Parts: sequence; C-alpha cells; structure tokens
Amino acid sequence: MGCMLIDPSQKYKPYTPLKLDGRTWPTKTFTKAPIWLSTDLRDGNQALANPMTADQKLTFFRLLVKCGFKEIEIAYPAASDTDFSFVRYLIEHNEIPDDVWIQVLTPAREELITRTFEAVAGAKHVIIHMYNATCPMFRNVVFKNTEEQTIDLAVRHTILVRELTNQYGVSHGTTFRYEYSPETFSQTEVQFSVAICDAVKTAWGKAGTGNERIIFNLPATVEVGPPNHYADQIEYFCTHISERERIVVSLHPHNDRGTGIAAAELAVLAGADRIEGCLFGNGERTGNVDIVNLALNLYTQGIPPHLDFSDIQSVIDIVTKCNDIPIHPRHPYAGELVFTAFSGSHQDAVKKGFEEQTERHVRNLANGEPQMWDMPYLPLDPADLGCSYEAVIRVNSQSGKGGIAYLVKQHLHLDLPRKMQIAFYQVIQKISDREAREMTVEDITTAFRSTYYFGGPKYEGRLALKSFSVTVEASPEPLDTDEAPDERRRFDGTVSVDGMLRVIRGDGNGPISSLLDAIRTHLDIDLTLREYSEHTIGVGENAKAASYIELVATTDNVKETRSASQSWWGVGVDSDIAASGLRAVLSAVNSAIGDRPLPELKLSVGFDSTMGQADIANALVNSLKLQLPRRFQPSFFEVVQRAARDSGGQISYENLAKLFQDTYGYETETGKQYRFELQSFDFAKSIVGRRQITAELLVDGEVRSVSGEGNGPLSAALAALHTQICGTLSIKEYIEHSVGEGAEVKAVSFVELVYEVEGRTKKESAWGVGDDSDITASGLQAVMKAASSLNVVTSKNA
Ligand SMILES: CC(=O)SCCNC(=O)CCNC(=O)[C@H](O)C(C)(C)COP(=O)(O)OP(=O)(O)OC[C@H]1O[C@@H](n2cnc3c(N)ncnc32)[C@H](O)[C@@H]1OP(=O)(O)O
Ligand SMILES: CC(C)C(=O)C(=O)O
Repeated sequence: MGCMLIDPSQKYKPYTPLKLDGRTWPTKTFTKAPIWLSTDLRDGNQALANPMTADQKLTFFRLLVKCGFKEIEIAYPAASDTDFSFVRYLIEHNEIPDDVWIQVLTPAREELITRTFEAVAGAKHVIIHMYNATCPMFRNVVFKNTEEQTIDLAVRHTILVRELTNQYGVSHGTTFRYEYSPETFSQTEVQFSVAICDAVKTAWGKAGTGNERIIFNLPATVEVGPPNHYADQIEYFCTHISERERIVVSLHPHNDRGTGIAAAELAVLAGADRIEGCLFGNGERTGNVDIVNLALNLYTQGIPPHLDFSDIQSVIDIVTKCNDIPIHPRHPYAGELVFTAFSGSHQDAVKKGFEEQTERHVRNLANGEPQMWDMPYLPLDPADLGCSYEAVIRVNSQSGKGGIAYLVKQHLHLDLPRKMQIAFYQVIQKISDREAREMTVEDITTAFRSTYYFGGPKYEGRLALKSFSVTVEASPEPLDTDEAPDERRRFDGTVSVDGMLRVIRGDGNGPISSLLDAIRTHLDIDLTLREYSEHTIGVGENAKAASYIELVATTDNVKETRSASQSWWGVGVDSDIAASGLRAVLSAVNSAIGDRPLPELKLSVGFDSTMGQADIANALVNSLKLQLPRRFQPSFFEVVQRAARDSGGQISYENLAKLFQDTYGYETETGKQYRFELQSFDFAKSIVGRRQITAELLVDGEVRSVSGEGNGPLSAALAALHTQICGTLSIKEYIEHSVGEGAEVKAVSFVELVYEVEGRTKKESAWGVGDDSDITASGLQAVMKAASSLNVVTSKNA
C-alpha cells in the first residue's frame, strides 16, 4: 500500500513556466503534414522487455517502408551486435529504398561514433543522430559537467561526426545528414538548449538548405509539463536559434503525462517541422508519441498525412506481434472499440447520420460535389482504414431502439417503422437484461426472426400463407358520379394452420382487410389493421417488397381500436407486394394468438362433421380403392375444402369420389384435353442400360415428335418434354400401387412434379394421377397430367 501525500508540493515541484510574450502558436492551424521519423526500431525497440529479433526488425522495417515513411531510425548500432548486424543486413541486402533515409543513434562518445559509422558504411542516405543530455540534473548528477563542458562534449563529438561523414562520403559515396538532440530538452533551460545547438551548428559547419539542413531534435525525453509549455519551448527555440532556415526543428515527445499527442500538435503549431515517434505509441515508459494517431488526426482534418494506414489491421497485427504488446481496445483509431457505439443515443445518432449521409452523397454525386464525411460520433470513416461497419453498433443493456434498428437494417435489410423499432427494442431489452451480456448481431437477428415468425420454415408460426389469390369485384351498382367505382377484393387462399392446410376466404376493400376477414370468419381471430407501411429491398428484377403491419383487437368503437395499448407487429417480405402485406398480417396474427386454441375445421363428409385429411384419404380407399400417398393428401384435402366451402362445408361420399376423379382425370371421361398428352411412345434400351423414349406428344393440341433419354422411363419422358418447354421439370415424388385383381389388375401412379423457370422466383409443384394396365403407361400419364397442371412455358411461346 502506498502513501499519497496530503500536500504533494512537499515532494514534487511544478514545471517552471516560460515567459514567452507574444506567442503565436495558439491561433495557428494545421496546413500540412510534418516530416515523420519512425523510431520504432530504436526508441521503441530499446524499451521492450525482449527487444525485437533480426527477423522481427526486418518485418517491421518493411512495414514502415510500405506505410510511406521516408526517414526511419533503424538502430543504435553501437549498442549490440544484433543492432549492428541488422543495419549491415539492410544495406547489404538492398532493403533500403533510394528515397528512404536511415537514421542511426549514437551517444557523444568517440568509440561508439566510430562503430556507428562502420555500421552504415555503404548506405546511400544516412542521418547520423548524436545526443547528450543537457538539463541541470544530468549536468550535475549524471555527467558532473558544467554548462561549458556539456557544450564542449557536444561540439567535440560533432566535429568527429563531421570528419567521419566527410571520410565515408568519399569512400562510400554516402550522403549524410546530421541530427543533434539536446537530450532532456524539456527539462533544460531553453536558453541553454539554443546555445548548445548554435554551438553544434557552428561545429558542424555544413548546415545548408533543403536536404543540407541540420536537424535539431528537441525531445520531451520526460514529459514534465503540459503541452502548452512544450509548445512555448519550441516557439522560443524556433525564434531564437540562428539561421532558422538552415534547420529542421524536430520533436520527440514522450507521453509521461498522457499528453504526447497534444504536445506534438501544439509544438508543430509553434514552428516544428518534423516529428519522431512510434506506431501506436510504443517506447520508453508511457511510450513515444503515436505517429498513427498524429497522422490520422491530420487526415480527419482533410490534410494528407503522407502515410498510408488503409489496411490498419495488418499494421496492428505486425506491430503487436513484433512488440509483443497488445493495442488497448480504446486506442485512438486502432482499438477494437473505437468505432463502436453501445449507448442508445449514440447509436440513434449514428443510424440517422448514416441515413442522412447516404441521401446527401447521392445529391453530391449528382451535383459533382465532394461527398464529405459528416457523421455524429464518428470522426473518421472506418472504411478508410479497411474496417467494416460491422462493429460500429453493438448492443447491450445501454442500447436503444435506433441501434437495434440499424443492425436489423444492415443484416436483414428491413427498415422498421419507428413504432415497430420501439416494440422490438423492448424484446431485446428484456433479453439483454435477463442475460446481462452484450447482444450479438446473431442474437438480434434470431430474436427478430422468432418474434415476428420471419425468415423461412424454421421460424414459421402457427399460421403460414401457402397460396392465395386476390380477385377484384367491381361494385354491382355503378356510381353516378365521376368517382372510381367502389371495388371489393376477395382473398381466396390456403393457409397452414397448426400444420394443417386450410382453405379460407374473405372479403374486404383490399387484400389485407380481406385476409383479416377470412381469418375472422374461419379461425375466429378478430383483429383490425392500425398501421401499415412498406418499402422495397434491392433494385431491378430481384427487388422485393417489405411490409410492416400493426394489428389491434377489433372493438366496436373505432376510437378505442385506434388507441388500444396492446398491439402486435408483423413483417412480411415477398417479391409480390400483396403477398408481402399478407405475410406481414399473418406474422402479426401469430404473435396475437400466442398458443390459444383455434377453432377446428368443420368439414362434413358423409355423416362425419370434423374430417381431417387422413379421413378423406380413408374415404377414398373405400370408394376408389386408392391409397393416396402421404404427401399427396394435403393437396387433395385443399381441393376438398374448396369444394365443400361453397356448399356450407359439406360434401357427400359420392361427391368426394367424383371430385377426386374430376380433379385428376381418374377413371372418368371428362373430355378434357391436357396441355401435354402422350399419343404413342416406344422405349429402347441403350448399351449402357439407359432408357430412350421416342414419342408422339401433344403440346397444347399440336402433335410433336419427341425423344429423350434417362435412367428410367419417367426421366426419359421428362427429357423428351424438356425439348418442348422452357425451364426444368423434376420429379419430387413417385408412388404407384395396383388396383384390382387377376386380369383386371391395373397400376395407379401418383407423381409430384416441380417446375422452375428463369424469371420466376418461386418454384411451382403439382400432382398428377395416372392409371393403366401397363405400369409404364400409368406413370407417364401421371407425369403428363402433373405437367399440364403447372404453368409451364412451352418453347413456342417462350
Ligand atoms: C533517452 C534515450 O533514449 S537515449 C538512448 C538510450 N538508449 C540506450 O541506452 C540503448 C543502447 N545503450 C547501450 O547499449 C549502452 O548504454 C551502450 C553500449 C551505448 C554504452 O554502454 P556502457 O558503456 O556500458 O555505458 P552505460 O550503458 O552504463 O552508459 C552510461 C555511460 O554513458 C554516458 N553517457 C550517457 N549518455 C551519453 C551521451 N549521450 N554521450 C556521452 N556519454 C553518455 C554516461 O555518462 C555514463 O558514463 P560513465 O560510465 O562514464 O558514468
Ligand atoms: C536520444 C533522444 C532523442 C531520446 O530518445 C529521448 O530524449 O527520448
């Protein structure tokens, strides 16, 4: 346990502010990027518990080059063989691009300077960086030097550096620049810093303009004061050093007070030209200033940083691997959470911001204007750094409807109406409160699907729309006025109710009200529409309609209905707009009915008043000796319901058999001509055992000679049919059994065909029944009848 002082002034002294009259930096703004120097491979590396291996340094160096650094401090070559050899490796393996300056650090010590030059021999462009500490504490404690001796140390070794640059320039053709750091600048009297740098410049004697400028690097070796103080120090230095035009003023901020970024930025305003730092702020203690952060700060001000972080994740991956230090989740620009909003009001603003921006960008594009990024809470478009919008909104108990609606829109393409957003938000709130954890996108989309019975058979509710037609019936009495006649709609459809197909019918002034009427009449569910909205999803041929419905319990009083506090929302998506609305109705109805029992189907066949599809099938066993296949039964049951509905739900046994015979052309002479009929056929077997059919086929009354090949007779017949039609027919089910005995025996075949054709989103299916003493003929008949019941497009009218 520590002991924080009640009066810390007894232990810590404050920084001494600089008296700088007329400072100019506070009113300046950024106009261009500074020169960047990465010192990841030196200052960053020297601060690691396990300094980088040669391989890691090489990987890192290549990354820095790729990001666009033109000045890279690659080592402290005199420090170790690893550092020395690394410098040699880069030079000898031509790893250094011609436009990149490598920089190497050395203390002001003769043998170490000499060793440093040996390391860089043969490189094209080298910055020799020499330092000695200059502040009172170092003068008095570490070096035990006076001010004059401190200047003398810097000057003497600068002269050595000058001699060696001359020598290596001649012997190896290297172009050298010189950087001098009065180390501990931030703690040094600024007048002394100016004095020592002036003396170093004179000793160097080669400061010119452009690439010949001497670099004075002014480190906040330890950040001891607030950023405005550092900016004052830099402005003082820039305005008091002689021959400013021959100098590159460089910053080297550390982050001890957590204001490294601010210090660097203010110091640039104060006149600095260059910044030394590390990616993501690695470096001694609290780190060097973070160059990614600085560069992207400029970028978000519309200033090109001349560094490329378009694939920031791969930069993060390499840096964290080489440094073995993770990036904090809240690290500016790079942390896992920095583009993420959890809280409701933030999410709401982001959602609205994206919507507004999409519309604005469309207008900008049309007007030839730039598409500016202007987004609440997001200073940068994550996409610019190669990040997706995936993480922008994440949901927990702090989130609101806006964020949840955003995710539903992103992932299910559904733009929920405001009131439905509120309703679904309550669903999610309940789950996240109960589970006390973040809700993933999957949690949310799954909750949405199951709440609204949306998204295919897995989520289907007790009621599901199977097929329907809506017909228009004009008002019998035409109006005298110019008004359009009052049209009525009739919904006629098949709905699966608790797994059983039920035929229902209802009337209203639109498809939705007629479906509501149908479920009221047949299922005793009395609901009224309160709100409806729709939008399209996608464009062109693949566009779909999404409909949203709010239902309330019907009351006698319209006002009460409107203000009812309980309501149920539903959603439906379909390529057909009417179908999407109807699906939305059933989605809401499913929520409304919960698990309350629904009235059973009243269908009386013969004497029995509640016949199900199995009973109907049994009745046919008795009357026609037919065993209807299981999958066939619902389809015929639907036919029976339809027929019975028009006669008060009743049908006699005799009529039931007749209905079957008429519907499937079984054992009856209806005189009906089918679209596809086989007049004659012949089979041959190929050498490989496949069946080949040649046949005379009637197609819409026209005789065509066809042939086809398949594994068996039915597939051969389908192949022959395919020569006459567009799209594909395939057999989903084929079942046959015999009827009769002895010489009277015959085969009865049941075939279910599925039809798919380009341009129609839905597959169609239908059953056909055939009978013949010849089993093959019976199967072929069933195929032709099933094909005739489908809306098959023939080649002629394709
Ligand atoms: C703020 C910074 O980041 S500065 C860079 C710091 N980086 C490093 O130190 C990493 C590499 N350093 C090293 O590997 C070693 O320190 C070496 C090889 C350079 C020198 O090692 P050694 O000779 O063992 O010396 P040591 O590490 O103890 O350094 C301290 C000595 O250097 C002197 N010294 C420190 N800085 C400087 C300098 N810029 N110029 C001259 N002498 C210096 C100290 O006064 C001390 O001298 P003393 O031994 O006479 O008291
Ligand atoms: C050598 C100098 C520039 C340094 O690293 C520091 O002061 O932090």
